[in-house]
Amino acid sequence: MWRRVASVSHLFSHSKSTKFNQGGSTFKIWETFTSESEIPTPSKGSPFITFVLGGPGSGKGTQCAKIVEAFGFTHISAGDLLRREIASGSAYGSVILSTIREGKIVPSQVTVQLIQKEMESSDNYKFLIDGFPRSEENRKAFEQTIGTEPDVVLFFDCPEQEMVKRVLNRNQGRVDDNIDTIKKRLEIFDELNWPVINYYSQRGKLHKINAVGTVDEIFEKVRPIFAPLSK
Ligand SMILES: Nc1ncnc2c1ncn2[C@@H]1O[C@H](COP(=O)(O)OP(=O)(O)OP(=O)(O)O)[C@@H](O)[C@H]1O
Ligand SMILES: O=c1ccn([C@@H]2O[C@H](COP(=O)(O)O)[C@@H](O)[C@H]2O)c(=O)[nH]1
Ligand SMILES: [Mg+2]
Repeated sequence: MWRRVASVSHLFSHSKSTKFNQGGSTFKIWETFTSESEIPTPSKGSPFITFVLGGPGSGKGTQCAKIVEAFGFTHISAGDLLRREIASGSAYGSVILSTIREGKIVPSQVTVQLIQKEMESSDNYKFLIDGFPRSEENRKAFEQTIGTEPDVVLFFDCPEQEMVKRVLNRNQGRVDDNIDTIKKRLEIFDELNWPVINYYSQRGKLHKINAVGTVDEIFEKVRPIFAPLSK
């Protein structure tokens, strides 16, 4: 198991906060403006973990592919791991499939175990964990099992209308890419993901990225966050 060697909470000093209301509660999101000097140097002895958050269709997977190419991260999509589990005919397969169809969240124990296995079987130490944690329960289960917090949290902020349009046009044969499941996924995202986003914002780890624009335009907002990391 890896051990944390350095805190990165000092890395996000150039930031401004925005207040907004969600589900009757007031949240404060930190918008960070990182420069090269603010990025930690990852150590091969300890994992450098980035959580990639955002609603369905906000472009997490698309941007992860660009980050992998530019900065040599290993991309771990929690959704892909669950879909792989279904395809493998595992004992959990049918319950995972019905959970995904309903747009709900698979028990943390299952997802964290899959992520842990993937991390431990990798030679890399730089990880993008995409689409996880989706709830406070997910977050706590990860931190307890893996024994560490993420170094960086990206949040792709995208209007609902745009997310729905993208998902309906995705055309990858996903069982959850239909209007009924998308509505449920958006509801679950609103209810359970905002507390996670708020938590990491308060920890000074959140980078909120406006996810409207072309893929390349959005990546140009992501690039400076990782620029000091070598590939
Ligand atoms: N900036 C963009 N502009 C237009 N379309 C985009 C953009 N980024 C991604 N897309 C397209 O939108 C769809 C959803 O993108 P992607 O799969 O990356 O989202 P996601 O956040 O991973 O979604 P999910 O949570 O459902 O897995 C894909 O078809 C992708 O090609
Ligand atoms: O941590 C996770 C990640 C995903 N799920 C379930 O999978 C689908 C699809 O996830 P994507 O990130 O969009 O690929 C999601 O709606 C959940 O049902 C999960 O339960 N836990
Ligand atoms: Mg995805």
